[in-house]
Amino acid sequence: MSTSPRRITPLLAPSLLAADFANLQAETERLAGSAADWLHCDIMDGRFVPNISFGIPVLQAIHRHAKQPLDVHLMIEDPQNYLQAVRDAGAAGITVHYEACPHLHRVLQQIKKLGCRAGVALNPHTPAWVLQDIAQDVDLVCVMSVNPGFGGQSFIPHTLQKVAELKELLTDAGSEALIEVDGGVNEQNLLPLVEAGADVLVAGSFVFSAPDPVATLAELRAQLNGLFSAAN
Ligand SMILES: O=C(CO)[C@@H](O)[C@H](O)COP(=O)(O)O
Repeated sequence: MSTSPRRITPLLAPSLLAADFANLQAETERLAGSAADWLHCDIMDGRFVPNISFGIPVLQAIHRHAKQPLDVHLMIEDPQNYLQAVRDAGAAGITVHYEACPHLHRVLQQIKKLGCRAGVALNPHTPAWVLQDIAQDVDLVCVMSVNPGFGGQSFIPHTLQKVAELKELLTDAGSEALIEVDGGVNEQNLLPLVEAGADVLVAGSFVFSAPDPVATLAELRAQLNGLFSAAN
């Protein structure tokens, strides 16, 4: 088993899926000075996942008020048809699903050509090893720690092991891809996930259902800083 030093302080990416959709400008603006590094935006089509969230016009609107880069997670079929529009709406990173892309290599190249960080997401039942032959071509792997489609679900414990396996696979392949964990992330599982290899933590309901989301993000950041400074 290979090990590699942690490359970055882990990033926090609150998921706007759990924000108040009737007040997205205010929700986005109040995160401006917060500990959020990226804003995670979930686009769902009601086909790849059994839910519909929002699409390109809402993404554009979020982008107009956002101070942080938009990390866009496409839970849609045929994502290749929407990459240009998603980039033009303000995405800094675009993540597509492994399960939705029979031509994943091509799609990742298309995302990079648009100047975006190219990510691939794995559903909970999809093993890490499927990325063996594409590890060099991906900038980020999003490990779904809930079944995609809904916020507020419980973290699937097996994900922790998958993050560790993925970390080993990427390290062995010489890949610099970030590992993102998405779903059910909270103050209990944050540090174990980082210790297993997570670089980006997406948290929706834990942040937005808190009385003060900005303070909650600051608490998560303090936890991460504590772990990181203890390790260095
Ligand atoms: O992609 C998804 C759900 O499909 C996630 O981004 C969730 O929105 C995370 O929310 P919580 O599980 O933290 O509520």
